[in-house]
Amino acid sequence: MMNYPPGEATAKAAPHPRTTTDAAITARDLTVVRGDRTVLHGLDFTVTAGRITGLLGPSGCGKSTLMRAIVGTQAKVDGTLHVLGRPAGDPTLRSRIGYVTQAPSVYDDLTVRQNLDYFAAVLLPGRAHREERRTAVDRAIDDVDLASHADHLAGRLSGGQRSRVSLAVALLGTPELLVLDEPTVGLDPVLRRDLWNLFHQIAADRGTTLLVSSHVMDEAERCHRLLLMREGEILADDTPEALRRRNDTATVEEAFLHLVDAAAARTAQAAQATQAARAAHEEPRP
Ligand SMILES: Nc1ncnc2c1ncn2[C@@H]1O[C@H](COP(=O)(O)OP(=O)(O)OP(=O)(O)O)[C@@H](O)[C@H]1O
Repeated sequence: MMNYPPGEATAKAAPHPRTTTDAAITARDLTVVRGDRTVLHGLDFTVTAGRITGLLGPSGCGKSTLMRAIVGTQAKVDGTLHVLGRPAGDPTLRSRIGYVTQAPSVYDDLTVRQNLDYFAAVLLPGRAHREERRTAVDRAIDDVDLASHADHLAGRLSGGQRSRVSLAVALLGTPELLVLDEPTVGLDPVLRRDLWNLFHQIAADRGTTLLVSSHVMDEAERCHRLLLMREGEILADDTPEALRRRNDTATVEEAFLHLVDAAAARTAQAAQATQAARAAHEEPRP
């Protein structure tokens, strides 16, 4: 993975067999309750097939919850949520989606290759698939640039390397949709750049749809499209370029702050109007 030319993949659009108007994910009035709180409030959005969509917003805004709803592991989901043409959580989607959570899900007492062999055996069981498994494992290890660590115990790897083992596991089944929850957290700038180049390579070469969450705004510029979130709501669903243009800002981060201020002003205005209406209602008649 580390040999991709920096910058190039981020600059060009991914050629894709499907039209770019295809939706891999469609949400209408999507609401999620966790505990006694509504965490996602009636979201409407689409995620375009074959492209990289960044899910960006501050910590606690609901990114992981939204991803869990999409992969079908979240309870108390209301509204419409379609993923790859099926309702979210449909059993037929299991093999079509790769999901990497924030906590790397690897076995520390197995080597990198043994981890991948294990998950490959679950995906492609039986002797008949032995060669296919070997090829898939080799490719996944290569994709995440861990060939030199293939025989190292996962428990002895750095945080970033363990995250890459998780990503390799998700890549094993050649999923149509990759859902990656903050995959670059804790990585140094070089690894972050290389990982983003890998994401672009995967979208371009395999036509995979990627939904990648982050709270680092500079990563927004690396995405084809963005969903900007705040406090369980989608503030914007657009391309980075359109967001900058529409808000007349130089960066997506400034556009995001502009949208946050506008949303806060609307909320304050609505609260004032409610207060005024209440005061008028309570005013004693002469
Ligand atoms: N098990 C839970 N029960 C109740 N509320 C929860 C639970 N897990 C998360 N929450 C709340 O749901 C909200 C959204 O959390 P979520 O993890 O989706 O945010 P996030 O944007 O992914 O944050 P981060 O970037 O820090 O991972 C937060 O306010 C959080 O406190």
